Amino acid sequence: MKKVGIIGYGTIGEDVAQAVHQGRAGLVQLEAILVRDKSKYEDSNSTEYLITEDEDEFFNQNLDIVIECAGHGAVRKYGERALHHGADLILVSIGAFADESLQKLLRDKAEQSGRKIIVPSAAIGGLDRIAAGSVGPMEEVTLVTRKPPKAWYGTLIEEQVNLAELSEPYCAFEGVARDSARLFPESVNVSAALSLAGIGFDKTKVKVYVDPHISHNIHEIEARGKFGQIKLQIQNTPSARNPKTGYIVAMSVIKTLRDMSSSFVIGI
Ligand SMILES: NC(=O)C1=CN([C@@H]2O[C@H](COP(=O)(O)OP(=O)(O)OC[C@H]3O[C@@H](n4cnc5c(N)ncnc54)[C@H](OP(=O)(O)O)[C@@H]3O)[C@@H](O)[C@H]2O)C=CC1
Ligand SMILES: O=C([O-])CC(=O)C(=O)O
Repeated sequence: MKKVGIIGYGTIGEDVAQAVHQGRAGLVQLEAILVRDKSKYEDSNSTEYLITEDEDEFFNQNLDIVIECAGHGAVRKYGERALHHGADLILVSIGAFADESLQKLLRDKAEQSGRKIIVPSAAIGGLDRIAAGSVGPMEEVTLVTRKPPKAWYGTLIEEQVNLAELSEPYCAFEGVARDSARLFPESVNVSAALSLAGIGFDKTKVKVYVDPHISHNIHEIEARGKFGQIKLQIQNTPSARNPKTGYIVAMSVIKTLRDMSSSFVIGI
């Protein structure tokens, strides 16, 4: 059994922790969850695994896999340490890799320590095809992300527009993924995953909309290259706990964990 540690016990972290604890994530065992404020989780059934605010205690558990479900700051703060302690590192807040120096630091560290950084598809799809297509020349990759107004509270869009009174779709961003990943650290990590699979942060074109007419988080991907073309629309059901995040994100991490301990892997 591989020992798993989770950083962040929010929307994604809790769903992943439950699946691991209940044996729904393959041959892995939940050892520890690193949180910022342990008092929030005093009611949790934590007798079989550790919930700690103490990063030394967390990293001393001999973890085989560390899953980051906590945001860009946590990738910066703990990514190197997870790899240093000999764990493979699953990142959901992959938008942090728009910072090239952080990306290089962690990729070099993974190389030196013989561990892997693994980026699940998370909220997006088609990364298998985009990554395969980018082996040959890839001409263009675009992403259009649309979410309902409730998904944009707490982001910079709240300062641009009155979300409560919006009656038509509003284009809040048009540019490249390097900027969308940085400007929307909790909401457009998908643009980073797409960039890393395809033609990079500075060539991947992104538009971001607030759309009062939709109830799902919608991502539309188009790519063209020697491989052919892809046009893909993804509609994620927003989680009840955090409308920025779809349920599929935790499901994708669970699928990744299953792959890591299975002799049969499909869809990578
Ligand atoms: N790749 C993708 O497609 C997607 C990526 N994401 C990424 O995943 C992140 C988490 O999403 P989600 O679970 O919905 O967010 P939530 O806000 O529901 O949960 C985040 C949790 O992380 C905790 N946290 C934050 N910083 C730290 C830290 N330094 N150490 C320990 N815990 C920490 C928070 O704790 P506290 O309660 O103390 O604030 C909170 O409990 C997002 O910020 C986003 O970057 C999300 C969706 C899709
Ligand atoms: O990419 C993200 O950070 C979140 C997202 O779009 C989603 O859950 O649909």
